[in-house]
Amino acid sequence: YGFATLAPLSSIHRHPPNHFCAISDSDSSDPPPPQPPPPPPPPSSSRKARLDARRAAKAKSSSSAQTSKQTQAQGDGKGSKRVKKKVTSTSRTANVDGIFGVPTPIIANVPAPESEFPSPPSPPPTNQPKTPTTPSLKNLTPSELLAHISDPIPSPDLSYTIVTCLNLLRSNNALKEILGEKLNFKENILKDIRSRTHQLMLDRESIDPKEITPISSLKLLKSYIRNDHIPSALKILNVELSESIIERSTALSILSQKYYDLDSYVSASSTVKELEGLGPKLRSLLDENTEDEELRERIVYSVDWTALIQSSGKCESRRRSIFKNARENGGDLKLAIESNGGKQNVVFTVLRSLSTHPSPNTDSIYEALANALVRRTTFLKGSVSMQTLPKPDRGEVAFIGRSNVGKSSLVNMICNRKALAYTSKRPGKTREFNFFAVNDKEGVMKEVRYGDEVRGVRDFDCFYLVDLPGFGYAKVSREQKEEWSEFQREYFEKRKNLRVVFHLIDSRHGLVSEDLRIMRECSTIFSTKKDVSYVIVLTKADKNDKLGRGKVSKNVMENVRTAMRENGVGGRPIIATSAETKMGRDGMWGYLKEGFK
Ligand SMILES: Nc1nc2c(ncn2[C@@H]2O[C@H](COP(=O)(O)OP(=O)(O)OP(=O)(O)O)[C@@H](O)[C@H]2O)c(=O)[nH]1
Ligand SMILES: [Mg+2]
Repeated sequence: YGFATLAPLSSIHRHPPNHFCAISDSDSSDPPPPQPPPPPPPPSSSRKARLDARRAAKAKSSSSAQTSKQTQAQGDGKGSKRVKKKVTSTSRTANVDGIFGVPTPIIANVPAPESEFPSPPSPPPTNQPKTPTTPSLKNLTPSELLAHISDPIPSPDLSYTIVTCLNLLRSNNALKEILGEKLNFKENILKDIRSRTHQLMLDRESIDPKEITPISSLKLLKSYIRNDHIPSALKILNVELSESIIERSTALSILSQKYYDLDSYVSASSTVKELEGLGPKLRSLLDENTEDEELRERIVYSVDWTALIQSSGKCESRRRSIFKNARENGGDLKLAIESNGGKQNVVFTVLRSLSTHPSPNTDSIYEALANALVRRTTFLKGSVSMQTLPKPDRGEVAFIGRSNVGKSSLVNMICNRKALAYTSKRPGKTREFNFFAVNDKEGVMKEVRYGDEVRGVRDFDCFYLVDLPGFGYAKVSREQKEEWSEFQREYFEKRKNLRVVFHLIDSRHGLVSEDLRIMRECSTIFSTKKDVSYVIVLTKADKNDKLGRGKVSKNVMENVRTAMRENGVGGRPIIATSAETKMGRDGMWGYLKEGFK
């Protein structure tokens, strides 16, 4: 997929969602937690009063966004200060009321069917008399209410009607509360809705599947999942959505999210793996339909990756706290690990799937990934010889390349940090093998000091990122260059825990002679070290914008591919990246995860 990365979906970056996205967006996240209706605005028509009311409502909605903390950077033991940064992430609210269980109270007018299209913006206030609107549910008698849900919109395959009924059932508490007093609300109305829903579900089974569109199947499936009616959702997935890859991808992603929310690791992992299998098919569909803009958007936005990554990330943190409890309270850690999905970070399953899919590559996906995968990053030490390397007690990922090619910037990009590794316009900034510890255990950072050996700090998904000094920098003495070059060769040959080597090449210029030397060296050394992935990374792709966003020129590509073939690394992957636009981050993470082995 390195090549696929070379042709990013630049034209669809941050597109406003079309109506398909609207379905996906609105439904893949659960409804917001119940809020009491906002107090009516004061009877003032002044502009200030309206503004204040609007501001208050906005502040209220933004306060529900959960803030998660990014980890801190640490000093390098020489007194230097590193930047602290907070990263915020929004979180979904798990909603686990069953269809026939205790529902979450929602709002009074839930029974109105969910619109397929985003609602138009409300018109500016005018002094004209208001046109009469549909009576709110409050004003309906129970029998009118039942009639209202019988078939409120034309829905020949009954999907939308069932969705409406399910929504009603979810909100039964609210209905009881709101309608009860005013309308002499009777318990049996809910019983009627329940039995009507059952009947509709049975009736729907006898409808010819050809009459049912994938979109309405998906709509109903989402509703079933939201209402914890997983067997019915699976039936739709397997019977009605077996052929349509786009809707099946959406369905699988929503189902996986649900499984992660419920901590069903095994089921989540199998649905996400199936999703991974659909990725190449979606890519081919995309390639075959380059002109059809609407279809392209449907494909690219078929999965809400941010939500899926966040669900898997939360599931991973819950797993971790189980392990932590077992470890600290003398429980059976091995058993806890085995019965809770194993050692592998569950977010990686999602990452693998993401790497095969044509995704919109937005900042929110990247931020969710970095938040879920990088809990902490610490600058550990700078080494100048084999003797001063940290203990090889975890996997290691190295960044090599010409001076100023962007190594330190990429280290920062994949950790979602601005100044973890120091960067500079002037070549020759990095002068040592700088080790960054990713995901060391909490609290350990305070203890780690320059050169310290801290025992027992490893976590299952910890690893080292190593930012190497760049080669080809003219101002370094010949002796120093030879020393680095010798150290680098020895490091590649002898470092037991080395798992990935990213060889960075400037995408504007292609290879320089030093690159060829390193490539040959890597080819010789890594041909016998099968557990090391050697990956070519074409950096600064944003600087080729005149070719098209994120593109690399044919000449450079040809030059790189020929050199790779001639130097025995022809089959190795190529990823185009930009630390500026964050392009290629999922591709890089696809290999970074090797560092965890
Ligand atoms: N436009 C753009 N600039 C970049 C990108 N990556 C790095 N740079 C800039 O290139 C310069 C060098 O980046 P560094 O990350 O310090 O390069 P390095 O390979 O670590 O350099 P040495 O430490 O000297 O070997 C800095 O000014 C960065 O801001 C990129 O993807 N796009
Ligand atoms: Mg550097």
